[in-house]
Amino acid sequence: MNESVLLEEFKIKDLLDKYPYSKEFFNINGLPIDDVDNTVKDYIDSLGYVFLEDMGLNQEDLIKRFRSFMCRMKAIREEPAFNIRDITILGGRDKTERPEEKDLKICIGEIICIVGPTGSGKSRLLADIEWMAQRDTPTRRQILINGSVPPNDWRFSVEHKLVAQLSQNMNFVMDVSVGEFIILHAQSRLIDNSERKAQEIVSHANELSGERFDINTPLTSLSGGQSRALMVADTAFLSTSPIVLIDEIENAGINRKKALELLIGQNKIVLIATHDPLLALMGNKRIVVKNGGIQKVITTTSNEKKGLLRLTEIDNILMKYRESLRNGQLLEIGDELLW
Ligand SMILES: Nc1ncnc2c1ncn2[C@@H]1O[C@H](COP(=O)(O)OP(=O)(O)OP(=O)(O)O)[C@@H](O)[C@H]1O
Repeated sequence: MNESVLLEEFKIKDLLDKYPYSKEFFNINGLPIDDVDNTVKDYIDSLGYVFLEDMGLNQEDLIKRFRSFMCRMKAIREEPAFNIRDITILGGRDKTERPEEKDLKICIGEIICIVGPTGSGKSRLLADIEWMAQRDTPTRRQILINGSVPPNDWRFSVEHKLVAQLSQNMNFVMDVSVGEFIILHAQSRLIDNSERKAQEIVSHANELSGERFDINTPLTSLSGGQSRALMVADTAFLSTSPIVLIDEIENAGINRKKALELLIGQNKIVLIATHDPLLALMGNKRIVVKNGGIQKVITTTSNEKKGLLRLTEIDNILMKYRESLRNGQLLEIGDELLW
């Protein structure tokens, strides 16, 4: 960043205007901004000796820190997008060393369900994908990204985190509001307009959960379902991980169909471990795992897709009754159940 040589000469208000993320420099270092008409350099020069000594710095060090912060931020913003079109799972071996017969390619936008008995290797399969296994895990599978072996440093890079996980039990322990939490996340992703993003995410989350909450709701007072809804919306709109892994969303008490639609709409690969026929049939394919190996891959048939329509109708009826129950109403048993 050649410009960084001069950045400290910027008035703080111009700096914040041009590089909104620069606000983080002041926040992280506990530097209150009183006069935005000051230049950064004048501001730093005006800091008292004792104040700087507490930070173990002098003015010159702080300017250096400022420059290096701005350089790093610019570099992160300019990093090429983590552009994944597809992943390929090259077969390994099951627990009895039998080779897996099929390689499997999964494209962006696909929903893949993973089914199989307890202990059959569902988590192992997901872990292989998450860590981009290169024949170096117990299954000896290999994962290709866009048809090629991924660069080695991707496997351990935070920015290139392949998988965002939505686990079954989510409890927040941070003492902040919903809005503050999303804004923190948005700022860590260097997204401008983080306040607007927070509003957008809360509004999507409210479409998934029953009782509404807003950006001022304390994070710790969200119910399990509300937390899950918030994490789905946050993952859909803020996470850069191209693969989302969902563990049994059917138990979350949220509108699971809408939740999936939200995630798919963001051009991600969604892998979902489920026992729910409705979700399983929403997937394009389901991977059947047995004895540590991929036993088969079933492409959802047109007959199953037709069945999905009827299943969705039945599910809507159940949802309607569930809403009535939640709202303390009598269940108006309609004709649809009286046959
Ligand atoms: N191909 C394999 N070769 C050797 N070990 C394997 C293989 N696949 C899975 N395992 C091991 O088997 C154990 C059970 O697998 P895993 O935890 O993935 O099962 P799961 O289907 O997720 O079970 P659950 O439904 O109970 O969560 C793990 O220790 C895993 O590392």
